[in-house]
Order: sequence, then structure tokens, then C-alpha cells
Amino acid sequence: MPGLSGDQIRKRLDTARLYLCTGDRPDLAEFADAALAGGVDIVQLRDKRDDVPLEARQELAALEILAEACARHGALLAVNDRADIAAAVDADVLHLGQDDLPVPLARRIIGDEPVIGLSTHDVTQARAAAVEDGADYFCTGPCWPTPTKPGRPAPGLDLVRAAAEFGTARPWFAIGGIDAERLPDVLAAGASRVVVVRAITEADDPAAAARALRSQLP
Ligand SMILES: Cc1ncc(COP(=O)(O)OP(=O)(O)O)c(N)n1
Ligand SMILES: Cc1nc(C(=O)O)sc1CCOP(=O)(O)O
Ligand SMILES: [Mg+2]
Repeated sequence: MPGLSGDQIRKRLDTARLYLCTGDRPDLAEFADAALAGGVDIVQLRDKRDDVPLEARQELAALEILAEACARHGALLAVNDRADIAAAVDADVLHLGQDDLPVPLARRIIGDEPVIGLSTHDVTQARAAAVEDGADYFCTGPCWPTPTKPGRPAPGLDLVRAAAEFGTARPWFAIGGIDAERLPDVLAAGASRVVVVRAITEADDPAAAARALRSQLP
């Protein structure tokens, strides 16, 4: 099946509100189907148990499963960190952190079609991601300290408020410690898009958990 064009990917990114990062798991296909049915717009494979990334072959196998689920639901498939893997699987999205490959170098590897996202953790980084050429979207966080990213200091909702004040047209997402109970505070701080891990991956009913988040988003 041919992949989405760059224009199609950017249109879907514009309307995306709920972004899920998930590790590999034995029920990955069923889990992804449930989360996507609940309203997830973008799914990223992010498997860093004990901070150790997956071997490339394992990552490819898991991404093949997620690619099928995303295609079934019209969602975007995201690869974390690795431009080579994103290019190999024709991913829609490559997500980079501040210590990963710089955006222009990753762009050389993946070409013009996929979108690139960038993590930011303070106002200087967020402003750069909002105004400079390069990233197509950015994330601000963590909103709360989170065991999913141990040791990462949380700038909290102050960074969300600052990002909202930029008034950028570039899509941006709040991340870190967000669940259905905390989401109203994140929205009140000015975000309209969120990324979650545990709020869906640890839910007994991933579809219901995704719905509980999606129903609060604009
Ligand atoms: C959508 C999204 N936002 C932020 C991150 C975190 O990226 P990074 O800081 O590179 O940390 P790791 O996830 O690579 O451990 C993300 N992966 N996805
Ligand atoms: C992967 C990641 N990146 C963050 C950042 O601030 O860039 S916070 C985070 C973990 C988010 O997991 P949860 O929803 O379980 O708290
Ligand atoms: Mg990274």
C-alpha cells in the first residue's frame, strides 16, 4: 500500500489532538486497535525498558504491526529517535529529542515527506522549535515528573503557558504525567494537544482510556 503524501501527513498532523507512545507488548495489534478506536491520532513506538532501546529487528517487527493498525484507522505512525528506521518503514513521523540527531541531518535521511517532531524542556528550546525552520511540531514537558522518563526534571505547566503565549501556528503537544484527571489543568494552561504513555498503556480498557482523553480535547 502506498504511503501518505507529505501534504496528507501535514493535514492529519494539523488536526491531531491525542498522541500515544507505546512500547512493544505481546498484544500490540489488539492494544493499538483499541487505542486507535478510542480516538488516538498518532502512535509512536517508544520502547525503552530500563532505558535500553529495542534491537532494530524487534523494532521493525513492532512497527509493521503498528503500521497496519494505523492504516486501518487513518492514524499517523511515528518512529522515535532513529531516522534510519523511520526511512526504512516509510514512517509518517520521526520524533527527535534534544540529544538525538539534529533535525536537518535527520531530514537528509528521511526526505521531505515525513514530519519531524522535537522534544523541548525549557522556554528557550520551545521558542526555537516554534519559530525556527526545521521541526514540524514540538512537545513541551514533562508537565509532571513521570516514571516513564525517570530523572527528567519537570518544567511543569509553566512551560505549557509559555508555549501558548508564543501564539505559534506550528502544532505543539504537552507531555509528561498527563491523564484524564489532569487534562483539564493542561488545557487551562493553553495546550490543545497532548501526548500520553501510561494513561493508555496501563489502562485496563485502552479504548475507554483514549475516549476519556479525546472527549476533553478540542
Ligand atoms: C511525542 C514525543 N514527545 C517527547 C518524547 C521524548 O523524546 P526524548 O526527549 O528524545 O526522549 P525519549 O523518548 O527518546 O526517551 C517522545 N519520545 N515523543
Ligand atoms: C517520553 C517522555 N518524554 C517526555 C518529555 O518531557 O519530553 S515526558 C515522557 C514520558 C511521558 O509518559 P507518561 O505519559 O507515562 O507520563
Ligand atoms: Mg529521543
